Amino acid sequence: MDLQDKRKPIPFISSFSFAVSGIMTALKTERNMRIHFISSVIVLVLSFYFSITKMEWLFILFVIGGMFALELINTAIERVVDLVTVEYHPLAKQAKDLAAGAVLVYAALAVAIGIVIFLPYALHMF
Ligand SMILES: Nc1ncnc2c1ncn2[C@@H]1O[C@H](COP(=O)(O)OP(=O)(O)OP(=O)(O)O)[C@@H](O)[C@H]1O
Repeated sequence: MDLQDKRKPIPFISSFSFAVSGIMTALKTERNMRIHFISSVIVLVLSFYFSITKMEWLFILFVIGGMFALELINTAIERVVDLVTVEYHPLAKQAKDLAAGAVLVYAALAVAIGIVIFLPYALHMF
């Protein structure tokens, strides 16, 4: 693709398929994405099982979507860093560790929200 081609607007359906292809690539190549996927299925099953409220659904969907989006960005940063250098570089380390830190912060938030929502339902069973 030359510079002239890059100036042409990409049809909506093509950019959509590029985005879906990115998600599929991450699911195939990233172990963490598969862990998020399995965790999300478990959380969705629990949400239906406990018949959580509309407000709780909003939090759950927001957390699941956010987790996937953040992991995709983390993966993109890892790819760009690997593209720039395969050699050890302190900035490459910082870039990857910072992106991983962002995922960790959001994952901790997701766990906290999961506990706040599901613990009362679980305790109610006993
Ligand atoms: N080029 C590099 N220079 C310096 N440190 C690096 C470099 N590449 C990776 N690292 C270090 O190794 C760690 C693991 O990098 P790697 O590319 O294997 O990511 P990863 O463990 O596969 O991440 P994830 O599990 O999220 O996919 C990074 O967080 C970083 O600390």
